[in-house]
Amino acid sequence: MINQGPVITIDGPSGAGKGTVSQLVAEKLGWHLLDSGALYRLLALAVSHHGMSENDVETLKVLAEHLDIQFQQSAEGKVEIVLEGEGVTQAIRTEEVGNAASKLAAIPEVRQGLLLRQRAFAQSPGLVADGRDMGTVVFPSAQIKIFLTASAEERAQRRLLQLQQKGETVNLDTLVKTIKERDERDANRVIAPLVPAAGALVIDSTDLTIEQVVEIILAETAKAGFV
Ligand SMILES: Nc1ncnc2c1ncn2[C@@H]1O[C@H](COP(=O)(O)OP(=O)(O)O)[C@@H](O)[C@H]1O
Ligand SMILES: Nc1ccn([C@@H]2O[C@H](COP(=O)(O)OP(=O)(O)O)[C@@H](O)[C@H]2O)c(=O)n1
Repeated sequence: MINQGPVITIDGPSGAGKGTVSQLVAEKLGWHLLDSGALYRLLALAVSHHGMSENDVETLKVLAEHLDIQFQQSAEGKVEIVLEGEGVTQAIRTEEVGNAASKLAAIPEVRQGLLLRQRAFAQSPGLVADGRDMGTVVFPSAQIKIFLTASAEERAQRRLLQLQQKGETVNLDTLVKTIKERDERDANRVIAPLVPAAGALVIDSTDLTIEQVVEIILAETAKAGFV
């Protein structure tokens, strides 16, 4: 890794606010953004499109390494995600795809297959990397490491609102259950389990606004001398 600039890692469980906060921090700093969860979601969608078996781990690894993905900047400044020529920005955001992604993410060969692709995002002037293992595995030498969390109930409530805004019908109890299941799977898997990286600043956002979380991270960045 040469000349890749500083990296801020933001790890944590589903619904903690990582995606929202990472995007805002990256915008404020003018840095690149890596939504690593999107890569796992894209892989899950491709596996489903191709009718592939989750047991064929070597083929999954090859697919992870070579998956045809593009993050295209639209005229309005939004990012359009294209998988094998098809726009899938919305399609990868369903709970179904998230759960399938979380299952694939427990397979070591899959994680290995995505590793170098993720590291390639670290480019000047800097990177904000959002995920589960950004500070522990993918960017262990990151200058600033954040572990963003919130209670399962608060995260389910946020997810409920988010899905309702997209017109999806969901039930809060089901969401709390699936969020807890996903937490359990992410935290207990053998490879790259979801744990705070050594030295990470833990932020519990249960009672914080999005703006407050962004301010805390920007203050850390300033303290580290990057702005
Ligand atoms: N601190 C917060 N307070 C209230 N809502 C939040 C907060 N952080 C994020 N949200 C909302 O919660 C939802 C889930 O956030 P998201 O960034 O997708 O989480 P993650 O990437 O960790 O899964 C979004 O609708 C977002 O606007
Ligand atoms: N760096 C990462 C990112 C995501 N993942 C997995 O991919 C799934 C989907 O990630 P995501 O960040 O889009 O999920 P949400 O937090 O938005 O629910 C997670 O449940 C994790 O199992 C991972 O294992 N490692």
